[in-house]
Amino acid sequence: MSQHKATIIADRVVVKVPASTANLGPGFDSLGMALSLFAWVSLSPSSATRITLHGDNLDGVPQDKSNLVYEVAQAVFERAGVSIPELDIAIRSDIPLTRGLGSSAAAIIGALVAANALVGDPLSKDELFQMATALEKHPDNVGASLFGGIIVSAWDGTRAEYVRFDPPEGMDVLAAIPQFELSTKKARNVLPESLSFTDAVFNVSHSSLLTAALASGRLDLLRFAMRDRLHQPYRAPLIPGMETILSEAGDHGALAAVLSGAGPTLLLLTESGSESSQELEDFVKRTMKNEGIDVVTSWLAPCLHGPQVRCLSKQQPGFDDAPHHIIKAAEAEVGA
Ligand SMILES: Nc1ncnc2c1ncn2[C@@H]1O[C@H](COP(=O)(O)OP(=O)(O)O)[C@@H](O)[C@H]1O
Ligand SMILES: N[C@@H](CCOP(=O)(O)O)C(=O)O
Repeated sequence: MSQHKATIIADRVVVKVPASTANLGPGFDSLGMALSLFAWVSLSPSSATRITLHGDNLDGVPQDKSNLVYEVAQAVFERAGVSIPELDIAIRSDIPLTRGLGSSAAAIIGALVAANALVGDPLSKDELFQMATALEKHPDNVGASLFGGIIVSAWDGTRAEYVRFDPPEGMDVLAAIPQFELSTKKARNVLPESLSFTDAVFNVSHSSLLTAALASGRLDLLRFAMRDRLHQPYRAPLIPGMETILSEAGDHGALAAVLSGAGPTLLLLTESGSESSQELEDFVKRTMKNEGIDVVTSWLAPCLHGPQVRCLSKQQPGFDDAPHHIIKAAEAEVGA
């Protein structure tokens, strides 16, 4: 922890955090990318804890002190040596929960960054990354939400290291989000305890090739390099239509198709402005419909930046607004 004393420096802090997609196929628990889909977390010191949830995605999220955002914020205060036991928390998430788009990682990063900013940023970004990895266990998700762009990470159970780079230009992402929940825990429970040496070599080589292809803009290699034998084959039975979509998306204009995180969302990467984007979307919807699965499709882009932070005093206009409105107003001010 840096040496300056932690003290409350704002009446309210609002943070906007990008979603993430983990694994990118063969890079299990290692490769991640931030996406242009967001969650917002707001924290204010208060006389009694109150948790307000905005939007349609947070049904069932606890509104007492067992809330993830409250718990993570307290972990920051404890480490910083300050006491703020009661918090007014507001959360909005456009990231659907338990769909493989890193909603829990975004909530953890939002809480870490907001709590740290509220007490004058005593913890370094690396300390936040280490805390987030220890909490979420997936440095690829939390790294992408914290740093934006593409993250290559490794965690040995004690320390996580990462390298971040910008995603290749000219890549769009079609997210096919099945309308059922699949918890990460359930999708990890179907994984085998051991793998053959051949499959291990397959994944190491494909993950390395994929990293180099993404770093050097070789979009033509994505379809080959994004193949995986470590988790996708075992998870496919949980997601009707996945096998067909992964094997045939290339014939409908996709550069490549992968399971996003632990699923059930599938990501189809395309060249920006591709003429076959409508055909691809129709193919995904048709395939899922044939399996009796409702799916929502959404065109996203890689997100280049990590959290945006806004510190407010009670006197500022809009102080009581919902968190997404506060950041939207700040973005409008700077013309973002
Ligand atoms: N904004 C939030 N506030 C509190 N808890 C959250 C929030 N977002 C996600 N979570 C928690 O994370 C869980 C989803 O995590 P997980 O199963 O790993 O799926 P995902 O792929 O969406 O990260 C939710 O069921 C909820 O308990
Ligand atoms: N590497 C993890 C990623 C889980 O990501 P999520 O977005 O589904 O929570 C895994 O594949 O289990």
